[in-house]
Amino acid sequence: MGRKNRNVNKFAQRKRDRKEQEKNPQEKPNGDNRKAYEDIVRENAAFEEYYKMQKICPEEQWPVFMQTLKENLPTAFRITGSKGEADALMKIVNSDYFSQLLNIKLKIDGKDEEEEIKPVNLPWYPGGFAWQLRLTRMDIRRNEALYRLHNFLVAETAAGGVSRQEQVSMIPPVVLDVKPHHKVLDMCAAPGSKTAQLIEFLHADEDKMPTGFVMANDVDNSRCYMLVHQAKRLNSPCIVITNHDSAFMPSIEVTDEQDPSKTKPLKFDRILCDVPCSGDATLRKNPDIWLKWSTGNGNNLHGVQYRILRRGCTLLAAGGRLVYSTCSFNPLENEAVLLRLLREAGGAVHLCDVTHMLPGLEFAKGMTHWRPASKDMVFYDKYEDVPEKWQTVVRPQMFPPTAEEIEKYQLEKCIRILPHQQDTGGFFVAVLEKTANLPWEKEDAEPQLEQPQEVKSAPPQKRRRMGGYREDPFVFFGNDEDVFPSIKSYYDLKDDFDPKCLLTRCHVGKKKNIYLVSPVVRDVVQRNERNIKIINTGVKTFVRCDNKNMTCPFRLSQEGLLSIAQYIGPKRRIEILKDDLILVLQCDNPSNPPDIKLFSEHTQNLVKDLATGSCVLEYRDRESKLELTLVGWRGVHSLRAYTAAPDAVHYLRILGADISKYDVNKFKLVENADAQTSETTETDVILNENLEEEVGTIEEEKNTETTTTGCSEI
Ligand SMILES: C[S@@+](CC[C@H](N)C(=O)[O-])C[C@H]1O[C@@H](n2cnc3c(N)ncnc32)[C@H](O)[C@@H]1O
Repeated sequence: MGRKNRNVNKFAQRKRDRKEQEKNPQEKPNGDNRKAYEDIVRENAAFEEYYKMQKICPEEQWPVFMQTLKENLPTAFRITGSKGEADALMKIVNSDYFSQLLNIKLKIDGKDEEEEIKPVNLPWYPGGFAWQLRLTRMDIRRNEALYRLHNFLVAETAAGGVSRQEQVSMIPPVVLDVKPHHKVLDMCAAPGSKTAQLIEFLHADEDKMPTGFVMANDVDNSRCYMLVHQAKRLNSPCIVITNHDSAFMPSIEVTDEQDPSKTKPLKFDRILCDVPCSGDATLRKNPDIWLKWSTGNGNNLHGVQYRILRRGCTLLAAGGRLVYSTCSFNPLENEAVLLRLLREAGGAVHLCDVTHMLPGLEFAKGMTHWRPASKDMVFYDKYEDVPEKWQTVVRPQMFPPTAEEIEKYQLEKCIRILPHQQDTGGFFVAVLEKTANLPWEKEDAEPQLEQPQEVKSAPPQKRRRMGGYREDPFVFFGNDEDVFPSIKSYYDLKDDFDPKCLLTRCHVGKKKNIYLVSPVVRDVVQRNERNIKIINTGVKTFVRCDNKNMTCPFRLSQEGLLSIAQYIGPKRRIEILKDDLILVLQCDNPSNPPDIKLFSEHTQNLVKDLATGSCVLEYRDRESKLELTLVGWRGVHSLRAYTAAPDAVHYLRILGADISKYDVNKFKLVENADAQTSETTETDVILNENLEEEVGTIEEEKNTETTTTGCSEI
């Protein structure tokens, strides 16, 4: 009898499906014989009729709007990471080297001549760190001439130097205007590309730990693990991942600074409501929507979108900002949702004009008139005209504003991005500011509409079971934690480092990984662990390593290094020279690290006084302001970096070192498997496979997007 497989790992299953699919490209995983994207006829009469009627686009632009919607989406990416590293990568993208990666000419939009492909810098993205290429993901993947560009994007994505993200999806976090002290809630966060931006903005001041944090929430438990994956790339101690229906997001309790023996409800300074939507503005990326589009989708989603927005406004602090966004063209999912909220909010929230934050971005203004329709494509001007059988679907609150309301609510301040305006997907974004309590908020009390939540301040003593699944507990260090004295003494930790910000995920047994959170995150977790489903928090900072050459049983982890480095004393850190750093990074065989004798005299002298074991390697280029801080290991006769392979390639790239041995042409590998073993080392191949794997993971994330979850990345 076969074993019942209750705990199927969805990621592993998708990986197996993908491998199967590679063998049988015509077959879709799990026997799903959906049409291959290329074969889909990109037409839908109801879609055209509906949106022509709604006048979402000026009539003279309709042909180009439709034509653009039928084309595949170009690739866009952002440069991420610390300022110094981002500047170094930016130089690379601006350089001849990058033009060489794009050594291809293509015919563009019916022109006779072939044109060189140049990356287009997005003028509105802060710091100029975002780019769009006139190439689709498939162009880049399948074209041998672009294999080095593909390698660059894959390797830098894996190392966190680059995030591939659709241009329009980058807008909401920019207009949310997040600062390091903000408490931010991302209500519908998975897979997390916008969460990543929020966290980057939170860490804008690199010298200080933000006093704010990001709570990234999603209703779908398995998609929450995409957020965990995304957060892991960002190495932030200021993220909490939660799993709730955000329409009923529980109230969060935090310590009251006035009286630390008490708690008070937290109101967020910034909230992102990137709600589930019909996703019809993502047709370029998800052409299967052409096959199933109907007016019903938007009508059905209006309610949940409104409830999420309403709860978001309740959780927002007066003076705070909320961004509502969808990847749908449908006014029923966009302006109608906002109008419904504005009508009920009694003037406590208003729409803001944020066009000054998006210089150079083309867009259309929010709509002030639309006609709700039933599934049979009958359009209505007023609720009284809706036949009884449709009255539960087409609701009175869905109708457009009166002349007086147009004046009052200023829906034209919403931003609509149409695909042909800058060769992107479509998008909708609106910014709300709250100036007072909402009519349903009592002073210092929670609204009655939402689920009441029990609030207890003591951390749990036992593992708990919530919503049918089990999460490991968050066990914070106390002042008398037994492993801490050896960590403190070995790493020479400064006295102002608070061990109570360290945690493990087990109550009993040997502590394996030790995670770090910021003080505010610790407070949130400790005060709310019983009431909110926390999936993950903390950045891995120390890892058990019972090595006989080290007096402390924990080595440093690169993930948490930047957060802890400022507290580590001189005993465990050395500043090494560029060539020495390149030497350690180029070593891809951990069992054969470079001998200390190979380093410069400067580094040899420093290493001489460094006891064996885990240490911090620091590199500073005063001219370019590039600063790198890496986990190192001082062996008895050697020195090496404790860096994952993709990170090593990233550091070598920004140091200007030779990385050609990692730039493997996968087409040649496939063509001639025998030849590749003689031309490249085994490690190179493994590295490349790992990088492909990373893309696989990201694509898996993309593939799990459904039309009702709208926009996704990559
Ligand atoms: C448009 S996607 C969000 C994309 C995400 N913001 C990003 O940029 O990567 C919508 C997400 O909302 C989640 N969702 C749907 N209904 C929800 C609800 N009631 N509460 C919280 N999340 C919800 C879906 O699981 C999905 O991950």
